[in-house]
Amino acid sequence: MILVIGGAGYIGSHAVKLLLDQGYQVVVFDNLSTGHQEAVDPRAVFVQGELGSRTDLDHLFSKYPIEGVMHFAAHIQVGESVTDPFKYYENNVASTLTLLSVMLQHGVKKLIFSSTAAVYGLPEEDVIQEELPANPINPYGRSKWMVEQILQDFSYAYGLEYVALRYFNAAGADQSGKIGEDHDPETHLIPVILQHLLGLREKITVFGTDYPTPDGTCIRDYIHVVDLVEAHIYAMRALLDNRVKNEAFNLGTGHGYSVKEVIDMCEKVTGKKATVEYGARREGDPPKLVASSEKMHRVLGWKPTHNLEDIVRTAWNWHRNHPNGYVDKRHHV
Ligand SMILES: O=c1ccn([C@@H]2O[C@H](COP(=O)(O)OP(=O)(O)O[C@H]3O[C@H](CO)[C@H](O)[C@H](O)[C@H]3O)[C@@H](O)[C@H]2O)c(=O)[nH]1
Repeated sequence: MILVIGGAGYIGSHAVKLLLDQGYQVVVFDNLSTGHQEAVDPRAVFVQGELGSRTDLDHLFSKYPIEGVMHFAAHIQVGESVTDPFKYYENNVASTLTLLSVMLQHGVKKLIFSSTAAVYGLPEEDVIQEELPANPINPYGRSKWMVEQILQDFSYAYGLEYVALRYFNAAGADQSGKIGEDHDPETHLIPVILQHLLGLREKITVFGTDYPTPDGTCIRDYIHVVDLVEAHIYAMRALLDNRVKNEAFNLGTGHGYSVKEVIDMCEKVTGKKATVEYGARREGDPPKLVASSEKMHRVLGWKPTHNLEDIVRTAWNWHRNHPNGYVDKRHHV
């Protein structure tokens, strides 16, 4: 059985569905602080509890025959991490320590950890490889890098076997249209554009037009959430078969798109015209973040199969049917 921590969240809920589709048994553990119970596939066992609670975790690991853990639960807002770092270190680092301790106590040693491109800070490289030294520039990125270092130390000292997956920009939705992105507040580019095109926001603001990129706006590597969670399953299978351990991999596509190009794609897919305001830079945004996913391909055989158009198409399918996210049960078409 696979334990998915944070399985009611955006990426976790997609992982749960794919694991179940591929025949794994799944138990989801989530405190529903930002996740949604409706996002959890009914075929999974759902346990509500706190990651920082040794009692909750002890109960979970005693009750279910857990072979491997996927850990998606984290706070993810860079700006908030700067103003409230305690929240980030407490949840992303301290609670993860409790998890590791309880896992080891129960003899569970296989972990897939959700890390981030934010561990690289402000890289100048055109395409980022895993060997690039980590240099996070905010508490969010530091919290993820701290955990990666803890994992290295725990693998050496206690035999923990982990894979850390450094996500670039996860986007899109499952093609069923039943699960998708629903953050409060929503700050991510693609959902923000689509909410505007649905009439839920007056306009969109492009953060910065004077970056050293061809059109002056930031370039990111958008990876379809289904490709992303598929990579987790490749990694978990390899961990369980003892083909890999104690490695970090980038998860991206190797292709970058500027903010303007993403807006163009959203207009093309939806057939609607956006009202765009060109604003100031957002603090801490690197001009360009594009992953080399060559290592993930070479070591585990994974390759993304969806492009930006697929990402926007599936995200649009989700948003127009759930304009207010999971709270909206009206199902517009
Ligand atoms: O309204 C908006 C929203 C975003 N952007 C731009 O669009 C790009 C993508 O922004 P997102 O907020 O969607 O994504 P980020 O690259 O900033 O964030 C990603 O990396 C972060 C760490 O660096 C966190 O991990 C975060 O959850 C993850 O989506 C950036 O250049 C941003 O400046 C805009 O111009 N306008």
